[in-house]
Amino acid sequence: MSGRGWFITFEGIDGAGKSTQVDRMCERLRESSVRVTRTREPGGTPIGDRIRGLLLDPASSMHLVTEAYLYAASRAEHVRSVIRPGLADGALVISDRFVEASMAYQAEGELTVGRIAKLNEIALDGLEPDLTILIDLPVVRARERLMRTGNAADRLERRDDLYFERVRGRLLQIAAAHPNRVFVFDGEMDPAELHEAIWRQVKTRVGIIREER
Ligand SMILES: Nc1ncnc2c1ncn2[C@@H]1O[C@H](COP(=O)(O)OP(=O)(O)OP(=O)(O)O)[C@@H](O)[C@H]1O
Ligand SMILES: Cc1cn([C@H]2C[C@H](O)[C@@H](COP(=O)(O)O)O2)c(=O)[nH]c1=O
Repeated sequence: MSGRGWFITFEGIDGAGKSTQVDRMCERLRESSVRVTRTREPGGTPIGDRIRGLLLDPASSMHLVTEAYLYAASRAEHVRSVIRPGLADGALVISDRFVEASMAYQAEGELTVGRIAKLNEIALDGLEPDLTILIDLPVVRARERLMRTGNAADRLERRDDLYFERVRGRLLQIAAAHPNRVFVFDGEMDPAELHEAIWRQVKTRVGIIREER
């Protein structure tokens, strides 16, 4: 369990609709006078943003192991300089992606999910989200959405559909392994309806955590 605040993460393949839902959730919470710290991975800190630049630049060429360590390095800084201080201050910290993204995206080839978990142990320093919202969407639908934005694809988004099918599958496996913490939502829902469904889950979970503390 985190400090006095709550730590909520959003996960999903690229284009699933995470940022849209993080925006709505932060707005709703602020309207309800909840103090919110919004952040993201990779990034969320000055050094993390520089690492993000390296990771997403299509011109960067690196080994998968190097990539896994760079995500973990960004996370190490993020946990210590943003998330833990925010939680200690009683804020509700919302991160657009966290360690489950590494378990899903970096667990390829010699890097098993177990090895990615081990590699992230020191970065995480025992921190686990109180609640993870997984927005699930078929790869083809997510691709269509990203194409419609007209933005150039970053280094990760240039990977093929088979890679994203594996990432999606691993995210769903993570959810199945943590049924009390990770909740799956249908990314094909209308954004407003999806927000209402996630909002209900956040209220329930925060209520349960309050009783447990
Ligand atoms: N529920 C939805 N239905 C239809 N379109 C959506 C929905 N949610 C988001 N979109 C649109 O899909 C695109 C991608 O959404 P968004 O940026 O929220 O996804 P994301 O998961 O954060 O993507 P990335 O991982 O690449 O940052 C945007 O153009 C957004 O307006
Ligand atoms: C935290 C994290 C992220 N990724 C990937 C997932 C996305 O392709 C990019 C981040 O871009 P976004 O626009 O912020 O979604 O990075 C990853 O592979 N591993 C991770 O741990």
